[in-house]
Amino acid sequence: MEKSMSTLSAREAFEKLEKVGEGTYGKVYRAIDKSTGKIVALKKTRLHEDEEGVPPTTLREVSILRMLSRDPHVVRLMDVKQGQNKEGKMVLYLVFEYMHTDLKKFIRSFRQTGENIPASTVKSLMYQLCKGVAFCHGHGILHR
Ligand SMILES: Nc1ncnc2c1ncn2[C@@H]1O[C@H](COP(=O)(O)OP(=O)(O)OP(=O)(O)O)[C@@H](O)[C@H]1O
Repeated sequence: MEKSMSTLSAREAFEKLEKVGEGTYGKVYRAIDKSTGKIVALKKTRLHEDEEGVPPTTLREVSILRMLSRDPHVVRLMDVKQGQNKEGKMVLYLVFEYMHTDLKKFIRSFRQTGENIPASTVKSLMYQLCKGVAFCHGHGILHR
């Protein structure tokens, strides 16, 4: 990530294509980065209404994500953008590399067809998973 907060707003920089999911912190969208034409995942993070500016917990999370993004087995946080919701309240967009699938969807696709996941694929996925988790643990971060 070149800058922690870029000058363009999320609306200027990205075109949202569709909602792809929702987590604890907010909605996730598939979007196009207008400057590069690349597909990214935009994670909209709600900020508490009573907070002025970005809360320290959010800043800490962004800084942890930036650090973890150095590992190739962790989804990369590319940028952070500021935006406004319909009520004019500030929201943060975390810009991640877009992942076409995840482990849950991948396992489910095999369950639906009744096929077994090949042992070599399980081995490779477990290796990548352990490497990512080991990187987090090596930096004092525990994934809950
Ligand atoms: N980088 C990404 N690329 C593509 N889809 C993503 C990406 N990140 C998240 N998603 C989609 O959005 C959904 C919600 O993701 P998110 O990380 O916000 O929540 P979560 O995985 O439930 O974790 P948490 O509980 O920590 O919020 C995921 O299940 C996935 O479908």
